[in-house]
Amino acid sequence: MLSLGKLLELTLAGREPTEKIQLTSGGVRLHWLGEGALDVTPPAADDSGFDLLLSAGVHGNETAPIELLDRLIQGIARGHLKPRARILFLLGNPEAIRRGERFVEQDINRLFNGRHGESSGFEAMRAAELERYAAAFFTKPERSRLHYDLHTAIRASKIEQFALYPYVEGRKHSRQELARLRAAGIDAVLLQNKTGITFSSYTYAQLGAEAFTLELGKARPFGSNAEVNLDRLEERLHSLIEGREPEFDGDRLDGLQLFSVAREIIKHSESFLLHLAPDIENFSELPVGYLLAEDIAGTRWVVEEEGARIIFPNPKVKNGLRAGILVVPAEV
Ligand SMILES: O=C(O)CCC(=O)N[C@@H](CCC(=O)O)C(=O)O
Ligand SMILES: [Zn+2]
Repeated sequence: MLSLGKLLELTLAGREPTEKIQLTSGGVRLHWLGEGALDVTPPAADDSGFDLLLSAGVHGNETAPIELLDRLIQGIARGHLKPRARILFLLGNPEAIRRGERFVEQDINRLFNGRHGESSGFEAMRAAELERYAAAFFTKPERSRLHYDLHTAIRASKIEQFALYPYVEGRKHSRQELARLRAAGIDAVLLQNKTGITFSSYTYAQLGAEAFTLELGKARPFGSNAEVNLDRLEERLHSLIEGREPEFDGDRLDGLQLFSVAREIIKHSESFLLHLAPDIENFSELPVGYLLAEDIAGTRWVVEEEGARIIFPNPKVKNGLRAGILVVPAEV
């Protein structure tokens, strides 16, 4: 296998490849751009006009998606997978991946869309670098642009695989993309209603890509991901990469559950108290009237919405950040 096919191995060892550019026997060009960043270009005659950004490891302990990208990259480097799409592979936070931790100093996925400029430290610099890689990749006009930022969650979930769809004022969420996600095995999509500070929010808002954060199961260490079934997503990615995606009907969402954000629970102080069991699952329902959280100065978060469910409850986030999202059923 070409040595650039070992992007994960190089990244885990903190090593640079000797040759930065390699060609597969099928004429596919692999270009190592920097730590955890690999650009893949098909031969011009094969190019399908599709630009696909696949990122994982934005949180260093979310290993199943990193292993998935590793399989794709190795498949391309061995010539088993024959790309007709341009692809940018990004391993988001190499130092956190090496340590097996969500982040080292601060959560990179809260540093996009301008936030890194208000911060310092290597994670802020890495967020800026990830933005530069993505911006340089998505420069070619009249091509399809898609970004999947792959994650796994801290806790188990009543809905195993789901996506978060970013928001920009005046831009419609695409039913075609929802149908594509359904075909990739995604069970639910959370439609955001304000522009966020995550990586997918950046590529959606600033680079005009269709972009999603994909939550694919529970976070576990490398080699312990047997319970995370990525078969349908992996098959769909193969077909996108090879330019042979089966037709799908954007009007048929085929049981895909849709939610919208009712409220983000923001932690304001160290007095923040979240009244949920530590092992509560994502998408657990909460009854109207339930006292969800309390914070400084008598702030109380009481559930008012029928059919509300909680995702990503986390009282340990830094002050000013999201400590959970209340979601409600939605339609498009
Ligand atoms: O399990 C959790 O509490 C967090 C899982 C996770 O990392 N989720 C992403 C979602 C990003 C988005 O809102 O698009 C995150 O929190 O960064
Ligand atoms: Zn994550």
